[in-house]
Amino acid sequence: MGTRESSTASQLPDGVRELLADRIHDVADYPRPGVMFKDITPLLADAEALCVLTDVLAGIAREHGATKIVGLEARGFILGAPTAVRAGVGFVPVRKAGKLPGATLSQAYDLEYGSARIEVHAEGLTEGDRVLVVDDVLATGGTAEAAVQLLRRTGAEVVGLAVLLELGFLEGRGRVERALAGAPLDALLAV
Ligand SMILES: O=P(O)(O)OC[C@H]1O[C@H](OP(=O)(O)OP(=O)(O)O)[C@H](O)[C@@H]1O
Ligand SMILES: Nc1ncnc2[nH]cnc12
Repeated sequence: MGTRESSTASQLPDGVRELLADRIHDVADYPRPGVMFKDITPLLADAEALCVLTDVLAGIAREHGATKIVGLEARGFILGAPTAVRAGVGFVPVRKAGKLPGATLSQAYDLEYGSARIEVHAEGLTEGDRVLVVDDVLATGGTAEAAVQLLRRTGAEVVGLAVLLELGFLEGRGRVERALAGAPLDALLAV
C-alpha cells in the first residue's frame, strides 16, 4: 500500500509505519465497482503488527485520558477491544441497528458505499466518561461523524478519534473535525 505521512501529530516509532502499511492490502472493485477496498486482515493476522498497533492506540488513549474505548462495528471492535485491555479501561460497542438488546440511542449516516444506522446502549456511557473512538478506516467520515454525534447524546465527553488509516482523497477529515469540535483526530496512516 502506498502511503503519505499522516496529517495528524501522531508520531509512529521507526519502522512501525512500514510494518502496518505493508500489511494493508488494496482490493480493487470491492464491495462495489470503483471502490478500492483497504483490507486490514493481513495486518490482523500478523502477531507483531497487531501488537504494535494495539500498543500505539493504547498510548493515544492514555495521552487523552480516556476512561472508555468505543469501537465502531465491525472492524472497530477488532482494534478497539484489545486497545481497551492494553489501556486498562472498559470497551463500549457502537453497533449497526438492531443488534443491541437494551434501550438504545440511534443515529443515521451515509457510507462510501451505502447508508446505515448505528446505535449505542443508552446507559452504556454517562457524564464523566471520557471516550476515545477507535476505528480502522476513515473514508467519507460519515460513520465517525455519526458516532461522535451519537456518543455526545449519552452525556459522555468524546476526547478523540483514532483510526488506523485515513483515505484522504475522500475528504472525510473536515466533517469529522467539525463534529469533534476541537478533540483530536489521530490517523496513524494516510493515503
Ligand atoms: O468514513 P466512512 O465513509 O463512514 O467509512 C468508514 C467506515 O466504513 C467501514 O465500515 P463498514 O460500515 O463497511 O463496516 P464493517 O466494519 O462492518 O465492515 C469502516 O470500518 C469504517 O467504519
Ligand atoms: N475503501 C475502503 N476500504 C476499507 N474500508 C472502508 N470503509 C469505507 N471505505 C473503505
